[in-house]
Amino acid sequence: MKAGTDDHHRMQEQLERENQALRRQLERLLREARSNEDKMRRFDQLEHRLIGARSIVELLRLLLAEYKSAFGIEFVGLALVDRDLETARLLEAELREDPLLRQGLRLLPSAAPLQQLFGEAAPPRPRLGAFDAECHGALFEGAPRGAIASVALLPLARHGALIGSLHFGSRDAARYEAGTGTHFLERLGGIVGVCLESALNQERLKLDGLTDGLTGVHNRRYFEHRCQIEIAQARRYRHPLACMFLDLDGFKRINDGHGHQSGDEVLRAVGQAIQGQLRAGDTIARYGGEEFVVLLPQTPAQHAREIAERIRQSIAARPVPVPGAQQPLAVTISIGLAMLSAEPSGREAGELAAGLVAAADKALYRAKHGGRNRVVFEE
Ligand SMILES: Nc1nc2c(ncn2[C@@H]2O[C@H](COP(=O)(O)OP(=O)(O)OP(=O)(O)O)[C@@H](O)[C@H]2O)c(=O)[nH]1
Repeated sequence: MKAGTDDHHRMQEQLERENQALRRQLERLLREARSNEDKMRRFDQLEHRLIGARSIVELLRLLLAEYKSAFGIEFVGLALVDRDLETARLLEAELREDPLLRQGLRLLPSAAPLQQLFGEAAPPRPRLGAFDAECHGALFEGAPRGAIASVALLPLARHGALIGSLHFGSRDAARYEAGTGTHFLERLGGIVGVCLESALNQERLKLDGLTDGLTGVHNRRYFEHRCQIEIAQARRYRHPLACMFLDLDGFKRINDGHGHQSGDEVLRAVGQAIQGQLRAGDTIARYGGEEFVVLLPQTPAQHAREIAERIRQSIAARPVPVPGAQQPLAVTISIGLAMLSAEPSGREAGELAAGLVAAADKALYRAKHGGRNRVVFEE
């Protein structure tokens, strides 16, 4: 009888232990389900914001900053294939001014480095595993040495071709282990690829509306927008800002003597020649007819004068070949130069922009009246 009671007790204890283990397992599964549900909810929210991003810059910021905080990832980087430097041009100002983009975004001249990362598999699959300084170091610029233990690399592809890759780095070696499920990451890669392509297309369309069809430099509308931004920056950081107004000399004679097509050829050549003397952060635009305008941020008066003189000389030294003319045509240009006043003023950027252009235009008028082919500085 005693033996039967003992057996019964043992069985009860055994069942109790199994029950506790099952309860712990159930609780763990519930926690995991809740955490997955929570992760899915945050992912859904971010996905909606990615799809709703109104510009490429907003999209890049979402990827490089918000993704990080929403999912507690320490390091995020993005590489984009930019064969003809078009993206570099679209994002020129942002790459210069926004440290987040400068550090987190790499533009690649070809897809070759990505093919090395992802191999030949079609479609390319995400790569998860331990951080390898030799392969992955360049993907996480700015990450302190030894900070990253594991990485997830997501290929971004459109129509079967690699257009970029998104990189996540974690201090936790177990976060991205080779062989773990990548369903979630593959879905993210698909969405990001589509969003990036569409945002870049939008940006191209916008730029088309801001580019002068004849010369390929920006148009007046872009200049007016850019001028206000540069003025606000110059005033905030107390940087000097120079503005140049440039006008071809005797252009009517070229048109009348050699035809409108030759005139167009000259305008194109002059636009290129001016552009050739500028830095990446400078702005050149065709203001109208045979007038160009240039903004030189962070450029003191003496340096601006040297640049203007260099432009004038380079145009005078390089006659332009035009169809039908036996000799290339000698062309000269007059330049008016003005600086944004360093004095504090209560005026708005729009008003200051109009004043700056008017001052450069006044200097140009004096250059024309002084005999043309010269630079005049509006003091
Ligand atoms: N080919 C061509 N000519 C243009 C274009 N836009 C304006 N023009 C011409 O540019 C000429 C400008 O002439 P003016 O304003 O008299 O100036 P200019 O002959 O350059 O003389 P100065 O500026 O005083 O040295 C006009 O003949 C316009 O028809 C264009 O897009 N293409």
